[in-house]
Formats: sequence, C-alpha cells, structure tokens
Amino acid sequence: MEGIIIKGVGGLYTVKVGKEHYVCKVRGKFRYTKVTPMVGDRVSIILEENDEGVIEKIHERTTELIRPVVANVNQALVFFTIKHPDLNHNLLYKFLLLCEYNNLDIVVCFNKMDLVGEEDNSTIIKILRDVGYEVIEVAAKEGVNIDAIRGKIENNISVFCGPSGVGKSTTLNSIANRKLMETGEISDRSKRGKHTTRHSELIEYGNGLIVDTPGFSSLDLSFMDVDEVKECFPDFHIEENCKFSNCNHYKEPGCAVKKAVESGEINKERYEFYIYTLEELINGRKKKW
Ligand SMILES: Nc1nc2c(ncn2[C@@H]2O[C@H](COP(=O)(O)OP(=O)(O)OP(=O)(O)O)[C@@H](O)[C@H]2O)c(=O)[nH]1
Ligand SMILES: [Zn+2]
Repeated sequence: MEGIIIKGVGGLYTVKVGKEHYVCKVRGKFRYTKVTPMVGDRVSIILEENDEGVIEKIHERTTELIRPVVANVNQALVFFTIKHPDLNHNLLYKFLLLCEYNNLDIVVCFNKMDLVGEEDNSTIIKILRDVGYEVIEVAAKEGVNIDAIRGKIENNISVFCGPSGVGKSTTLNSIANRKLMETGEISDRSKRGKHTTRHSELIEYGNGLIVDTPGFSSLDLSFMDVDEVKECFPDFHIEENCKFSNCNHYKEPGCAVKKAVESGEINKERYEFYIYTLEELINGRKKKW
C-alpha cells in the first residue's frame, strides 16, 4: 500500500492511506541508509500480522523543508497584514524569495482586511499581481474569503508562513472549524512559549494536508547561492534577453532586466530588494530585517 506520513513520534509513523491511518515502524534496513522518514514522505507500507504496519520504501521527495521539517510540501500560503502589524514590503519579498527558493507554489493572503480602508491596499496588491502572484484578501476573524483558502488547500500539501501576529493560527482554526492552534494578542506572545520544539504533523483538510507549524520562522538567507537568487524573481523572467546569458542583473552591461526597471515594466522596489539581497550575500553579511 502507498500512503503519506502525517505524523512521526519516537520511531513510530502514522501513515495515511486514503482515509485510513496505520501506525508503522520502519524496516531495520533504514538504519543503514542515510534516509530517515520525514513527515510528508510518500511511502510504501506492508501490514504484518496483528495489523502492524512497516514502512518498506520512501519515495523520492519533490521538496524538503528544513524548518519545519516536512517533505513534499508543494504550496505556501504566505500570510501578511497591511495593518496591525504594518506591512514591511521587504520582509514580504523575503518570504516570497524563500518560498520560491524551495520551489513552492505561492498564494499571498492578506489578512485583517477588516482593518484596512480601500485606499491603503492598492499598491502592494497591484505589485504582487503584476509579478504574477495570486493574492487573496482575507478577514479570518469574520470568515471573509476563508472558502477561497479552503479551495487552495484541497489536493495540496500546504505550509502557512508569515510573520508573527498576522493571523495564521486564526485562519487555520477557521478553516478547520475547530481549535487546532493557539491564537493570541501580539503583546501576549513572548509570555506564551508557543510553538516550542515538537514534531510537525500534517493536518487533514478534505483531500488536502496542512503543516501544523508555520514555515520559515528563521529568515536567514545566507545559505543561498548568489546565482540562484535571480531565478526566484518571476518578474525578472522577461522576453528580452540580457547581453550575457548568465547575467545577474547587477553591474553587467546590456542588462535587459535593468532596462525593464527603468521603463517601469519591472517594479523598482522589487529590483532594489533583489540588489540588496544580492549584496548581502556577496558581502557575506547578515542583517536582520
Ligand atoms: N481585526 C482582525 N484581527 C484578526 C484577524 N485574524 C486574526 N486576528 C487577530 O490577530 C491576532 C494574532 O492572530 P494569530 O492567529 O495568533 O496570529 P499568528 O499569525 O498565528 O501568530 P504566531 O502564532 O505568532 O505566528 C489575534 O489577536 C487575532 O484575534 C482578522 O481577520 N481581523
Ligand atoms: Zn541582466
């Protein structure tokens, strides 16, 4: 049988096969290989007498997140607010960059839209839509557009990410119609010790799975390869070619991306964020946003 690991505790893995769950051990042979099962892994299992499951094979992973540790996540719902907390464009771009780097499909969800007037939201939403990102405007507390998010979750393995206090837990609870996660006022946060070390699980919602811990709690980009960063900006994939095929759109002459920034085809703020990130990597300095 084939299934997916939705939970792993102390060497025992819960494998979901269709609607059934089997608690499985791992064949001894895995001890001699480097691959340890991860939550999210697609696995082949067999049932022994007394219905005990054994994981026989781990299938190749399409993605592998490190924080949280989950395999085969294919989609990130990136949560931000325009107000409360106020939006920091560069922090948002940083989350998007990390998601792109991990080959995740991205849906940007702006929550707490009940606090935002018409005039406040147009800029960033237009920038993102012009890049090609799907944007959903949410008010989780009032249930606004929760169905749109439910629709996104179907048939995917999704991670919720975004800074603290933007309403990820509130949205998750609202999707599931039950309390899966603690929520709280921003000011309470430091006292709570939420999300302390524990193993991630996948929460089932219809045909979809959701990682129960927010993604990318650490936003250190220093591990990134300079040459790969430009690939994480879908807006830089324009028709016109740069003079050099390996152009980093930095100081090279004949750069089509720079030209597109000048003409306004590519958003200047996005490009400036890119250059900032590039210089940060080149200079090897780490800076907190
Ligand atoms: N006005 C308004 N407040 C909301 C909305 N959604 C969530 N909140 C409030 O925002 C605060 C933070 O919500 P959480 O769901 O705990 O935020 P979080 O993103 O899970 O935060 P972390 O767990 O720290 O990552 C809570 O006080 C929520 O009640 C909304 O749609 N509108
Ligand atoms: Zn270029």
